[in-house]
Amino acid sequence: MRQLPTPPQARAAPLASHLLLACARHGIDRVDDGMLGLLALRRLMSATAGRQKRALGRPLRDQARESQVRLRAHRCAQRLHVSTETADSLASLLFADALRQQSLQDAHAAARTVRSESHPASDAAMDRSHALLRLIPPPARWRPLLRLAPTPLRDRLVARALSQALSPAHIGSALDDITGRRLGIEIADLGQRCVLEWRDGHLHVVDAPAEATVRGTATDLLLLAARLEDADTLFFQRRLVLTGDTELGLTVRNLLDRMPFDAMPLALRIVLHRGARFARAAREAFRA
Ligand SMILES: O=C(O)C(=O)C[C@]1(C(=O)O)C=C[C@@H](O)C=C1
Repeated sequence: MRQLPTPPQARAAPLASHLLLACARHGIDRVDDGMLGLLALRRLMSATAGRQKRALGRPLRDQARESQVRLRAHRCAQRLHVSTETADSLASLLFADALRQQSLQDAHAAARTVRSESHPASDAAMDRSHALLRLIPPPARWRPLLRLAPTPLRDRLVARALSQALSPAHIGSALDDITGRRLGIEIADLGQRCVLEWRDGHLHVVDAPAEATVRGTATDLLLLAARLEDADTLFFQRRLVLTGDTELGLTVRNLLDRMPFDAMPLALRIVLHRGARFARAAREAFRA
């Protein structure tokens, strides 16, 4: 069969289609990330529901509640023009996931009961906190939710926390040597980054390229800020990575090292310490 010549608009169409397909897929990926973030939140809540049902002596499966959830899902699906069968399948998937998670909790609780007969009470308490910590999703899973937070709000919060921690009243003129220099902080697992500049005796979050950047996970950066890990160990173990102007990075590290931790307000030190220890315990429990 002889091929007909391709009209010009048909030749232009594939490029537009390729672009639109790529854009649509990019959007789909973002939405999928968001849905998984929401699933992680739902699991936290269904874990609580599971524990309370156990405490009340109720069975894990609650068909009356499932019917209510399905009904709500149907109504919501109709409003959003999503097929009710799809909403129904999604509900079944969510119940199955919640029940699987709750049965696992049950199995752990049973194992603890057996062990507590031969172990001291402190072991049981440790097991319990370990199991709870395991339910906390690691920072990377919070990433899609954090992306929903507007950047100006995040920058304002970062700037306020840092100016509390590093106000001239507490640190004197220690950072004056790096006035006007820009240091980037990248929290790899949360997908967050910001550029800081020391100016007029305060730290500012600026919208400009960084001269040097320190990259690490949320937990490691928190451990560093709380002085529960030192920068040398973290750099040596490649848990912190410095890029760009290494000299600036090392100057900042030395300045922060020399700054006494108790120069920070007490409340902030307590929050940092507790937060860092909690994040480290959650990371260890999750890896175990
Ligand atoms: O509400 C509860 O009791 C839950 O455990 C949550 C949930 C759900 O995923 O929505 C899970 C299992 C039950 O059968 C009913 C509902």
